[in-house]
Amino acid sequence: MFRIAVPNKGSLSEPASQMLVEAGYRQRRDGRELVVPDEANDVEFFFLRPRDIAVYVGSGTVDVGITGRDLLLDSGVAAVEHRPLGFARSTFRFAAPAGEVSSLEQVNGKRVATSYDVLVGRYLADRGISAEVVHLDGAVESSVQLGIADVVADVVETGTTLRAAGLEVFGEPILRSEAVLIQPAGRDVSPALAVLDRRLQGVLVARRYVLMDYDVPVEHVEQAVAITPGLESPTISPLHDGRWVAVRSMVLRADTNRVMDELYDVGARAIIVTSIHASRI
Ligand SMILES: Nc1ncnc2c1ncn2[C@@H]1O[C@H](COP(=O)(O)OP(=O)(O)OP(=O)(O)O)[C@@H](O)[C@H]1O
Ligand SMILES: O=P(O)(O)OC[C@H]1O[C@H](OP(=O)(O)OP(=O)(O)O)[C@H](O)[C@@H]1O
Ligand SMILES: [Mg+2]
Repeated sequence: MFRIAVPNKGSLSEPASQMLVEAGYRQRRDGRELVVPDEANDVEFFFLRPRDIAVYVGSGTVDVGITGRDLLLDSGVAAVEHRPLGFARSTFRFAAPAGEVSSLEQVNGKRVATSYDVLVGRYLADRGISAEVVHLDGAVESSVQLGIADVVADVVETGTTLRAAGLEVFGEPILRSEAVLIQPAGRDVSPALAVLDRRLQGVLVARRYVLMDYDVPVEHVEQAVAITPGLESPTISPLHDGRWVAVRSMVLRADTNRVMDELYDVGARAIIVTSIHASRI
């Protein structure tokens, strides 16, 4: 059976399982289940620590996994990103007490606390910066105040945790991360992975797009279609009143109201928006 590793804890866990449920898979009912067979779909889910998922996938004992790009890169194993999944977005950044450090060069000779030693060590080495990397398991932001580091390198989403610790980011982001689907390096895309991937893509599209239906006078259809070009090409159906046509098109969810206003302005009426429950593109 095709083996899929899913994060069992942390920021990635719930959205990953949610996405798999939307893609039609069985997920665990209680947080202590370690393995969930999904016979109907011929797959088996292994709930593992997000940091370990790259290790399992890299060794080839599980076929694919969901983890963070930052965790994949930090693992240094022979696994590769197959597809970004659009959740658990974060940046990975250096930070120091407000006003104390403003450029990467100033990290030279300092102590850098992080949970991502490989990632940070490589980043510094590639830029010719020599610093002592101090490994911590988490709550890295407290390390400066507690005197074991001068600088931190950590995951930043809203920046709330950094601010609470009196720290400020400096330098370019080391990395932009999000949840990713990974597979062993050098392995072909199996038919089973292709199915999983299409299903996950289907969820992403259903989340990103809505269906928009509207009626528009024939003489304005070209203007309207230019506003809603759709993914391939919108569907146009004749109406009983031959002076009008009905148009159906996919529109980015985030653009919904702007697009409706623009359509109204070119003469479209009866504009209706529907959520997409599932899709296969
Ligand atoms: N606040 C956050 N927003 C978005 N992504 C985050 C956030 N915190 C961690 N991540 C992402 O989650 C993954 C880290 O997994 P990890 O197991 O450390 O989860 P966690 O959310 O930090 O949970 P915990 O530290 O409680 O185990 C990384 O890919 C990281 O980028
Ligand atoms: O920018 P923010 O929105 O504040 O989010 C970033 C924080 O979230 C994560 O911490 P987590 O709660 O996982 O604790 P940890 O440091 O123990 O992993 C991450 O390690 C940062 O500390
Ligand atoms: Mg954490």
